[in-house]
Amino acid sequence: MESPDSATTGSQPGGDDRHAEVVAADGARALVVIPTYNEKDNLPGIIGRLNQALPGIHVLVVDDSSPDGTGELADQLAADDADHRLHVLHRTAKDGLGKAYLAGFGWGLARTYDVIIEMDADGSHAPEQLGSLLAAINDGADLVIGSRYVPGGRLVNWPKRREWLSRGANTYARLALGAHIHDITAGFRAYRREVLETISLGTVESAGYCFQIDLAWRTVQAGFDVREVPITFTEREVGESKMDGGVMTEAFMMVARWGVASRMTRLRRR
Ligand SMILES: Nc1nc2c(ncn2[C@@H]2O[C@H](COP(=O)(O)OP(=O)(O)O[C@H]3O[C@H](CO)[C@@H](O)[C@H](O)[C@@H]3O)[C@@H](O)[C@H]2O)c(=O)[nH]1
Repeated sequence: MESPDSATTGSQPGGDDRHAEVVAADGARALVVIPTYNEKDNLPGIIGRLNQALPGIHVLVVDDSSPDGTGELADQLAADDADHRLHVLHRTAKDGLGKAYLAGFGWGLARTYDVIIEMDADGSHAPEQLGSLLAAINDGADLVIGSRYVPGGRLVNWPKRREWLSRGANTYARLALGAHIHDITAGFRAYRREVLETISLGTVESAGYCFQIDLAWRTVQAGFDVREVPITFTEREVGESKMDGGVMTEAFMMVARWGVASRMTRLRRR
């Protein structure tokens, strides 16, 4: 089965049945996109937990030719999946988190999924908490962000240095853009299909983690309903983060650019 049952009537985002259930309780009609680079030791666990938590959900692993064999392992897991709900997209080289997600979104939008989800492979995002993101989608939200920085959100074992970097990046983005999102860099989120069809993915330039800010900002500017639900973010136990200096520089420069552009637009409108 390449895509979910298209006979099921999902809600039409923006339409009259806006509050009708989009995603079934078992996750059917939703696609989780998981970008991977050297996540061989994490992948089977995260797929198993997803299947346990949401037995109807589809998953797309987007692997950038990981040298540790993650891509081949994903192929094996997909071949073993009797329900054909696990899919794999191979890219030829490591090209950043943002580019991997764009490829995954393109794959999902070419099929009939109503909701497309972002999730890390390393266990930082708990599949068991995905239900609360999907509940907010069913409640009418267009983009739901699993947030570490709203009441109820938690960080477990994240190094203090990473926490302050992340909090600093969020404060900087909030001040520069004026977007009222507490965790705009978060990578655990659920998009209604209509959002991704609307926000001009073809013009996205951000390649690294700044991609998260970019897409949330585009979604806010397009007037969609963006909500945050608290999550517990747990530091990976296996493997390494791919965060580096280039990722931070890209985010700093791009957010400054978007902030100036948005202020200019507001001034011109006055
Ligand atoms: N295909 C592909 N996947 C990648 C690449 N870079 C990272 N990934 C994958 O993207 C996920 C997140 O990467 P990590 O390196 O584990 O992220 P982190 O440092 O823990 O960062 C977390 O915090 C960021 C800042 O808040 C978040 O933006 C990010 O999503 C994540 O939650 C992992 O599944 C990792 O394998 C890449 O170039 N290509």
